[in-house]
Amino acid sequence: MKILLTGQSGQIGNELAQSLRGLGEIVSFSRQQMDLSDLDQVRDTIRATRPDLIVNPAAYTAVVKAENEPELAMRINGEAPGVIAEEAQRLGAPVVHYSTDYVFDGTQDVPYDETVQTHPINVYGKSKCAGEEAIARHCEAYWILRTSWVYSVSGGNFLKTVIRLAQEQEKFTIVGDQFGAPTWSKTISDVTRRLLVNQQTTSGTQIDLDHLRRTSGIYNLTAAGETSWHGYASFIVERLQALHVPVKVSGASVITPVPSSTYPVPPHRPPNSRLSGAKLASTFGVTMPQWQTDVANCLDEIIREYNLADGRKLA
Ligand SMILES: NC(=O)C1=CN([C@@H]2O[C@H](COP(=O)(O)OP(=O)(O)OC[C@H]3O[C@@H](n4cnc5c(N)ncnc54)[C@H](OP(=O)(O)O)[C@@H]3O)[C@@H](O)[C@H]2O)C=CC1
Ligand SMILES: Cc1cn([C@H]2C[C@H](O)[C@@H](COP(=O)(O)OP(=O)(O)O[C@H]3O[C@@H](C)C(=O)[C@@H](O)[C@H]3O)O2)c(=O)[nH]c1=O
Ligand SMILES: [Mg+2]
Repeated sequence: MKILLTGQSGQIGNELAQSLRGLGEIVSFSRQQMDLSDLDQVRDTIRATRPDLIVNPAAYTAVVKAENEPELAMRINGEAPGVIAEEAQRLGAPVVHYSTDYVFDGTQDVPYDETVQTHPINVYGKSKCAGEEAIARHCEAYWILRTSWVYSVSGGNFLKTVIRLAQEQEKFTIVGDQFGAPTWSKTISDVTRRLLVNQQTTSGTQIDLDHLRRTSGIYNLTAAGETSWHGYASFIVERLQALHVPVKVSGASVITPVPSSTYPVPPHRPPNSRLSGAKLASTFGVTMPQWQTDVANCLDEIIREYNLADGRKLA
């Protein structure tokens, strides 16, 4: 089983490289080796590699920057997945692709399930939406796994930004009117492995491609529960304080919730980013952990990894 993996330096790709170990020969391509903005290179690399399965967590994820580079974001997130899907189809290889809550406008009151029509409101969301459509159009066997608010020990993310703010400032404000579920890249990759081996536990070591073919489609894959960015930031600061990690903020109440309309940086983001986990549970029997459980566990790892309890600053 040859698995072509993209984006290994990213939050999800980095964890996938570990989670997928033992399931086959992992052929990992960095941006330098297979640049998703170079569609010919993508095609040639897949043809030369002839994988049995393609796992594609690589993407243009800089939401703010994307507003000024719409063509590049569209090529990487919208067009490259189409080329990947075309080549996968030629080889008979299924595709595992990752997508986002930002394919929606977030105006719906309840969590989004996989049947709701997409309606992105920013460049990143539009490009990811195009990628979803390209995958579904060009290959028969795929999982598009939609996740949200991803964080990890490595890589840049909101969790680590909040730790830095807590270490450097006595008080700060965080947007309080956007709701979703922070999701740990480690959980995303562990669940991906579980789905691939078609077992409720992670003990299997054989990928079941026919199972993937039978269950081809879009699945939401986010932590259980919901919060706002402000609720998420407050939880992080409370944990840091409870664990006696030195911080400048003196209490969670010093983080003030503010409306997104006051946040100075475009673009608009969806107010409701909540994705229903019902289809994932009913199809695969997978129940996702509560977001608080995973954030607490990841925070423990970050504190250890960066010696934050000793008063070190997060680099
Ligand atoms: N981060 C989040 O909050 C969320 C992410 N997602 C989706 O999950 C997936 C993984 O996200 P995440 O791990 O957080 O992303 P990261 O930003 O952490 O990693 C992105 C990866 O893509 C690679 N990459 C970027 N541009 C190119 C390119 N032109 N050619 C090849 N590789 C490239 C990066 O390589 P390099 O290191 O060289 O830049 C990096 O390995 C993406 O599809 C994203 O849209 C979904 C919901 C939320
Ligand atoms: C850093 C920061 C953010 N915010 C707000 C802005 C925004 O509404 C929210 C989150 O900020 P971020 O910059 O992390 O948001 P953003 O980069 O838009 O996060 C998104 O990334 C892409 C890749 C996804 O797919 C989404 O699921 C989501 O995780 O918090 C503050 O209020 N204060 C701050 O200091
Ligand atoms: Mg961001």
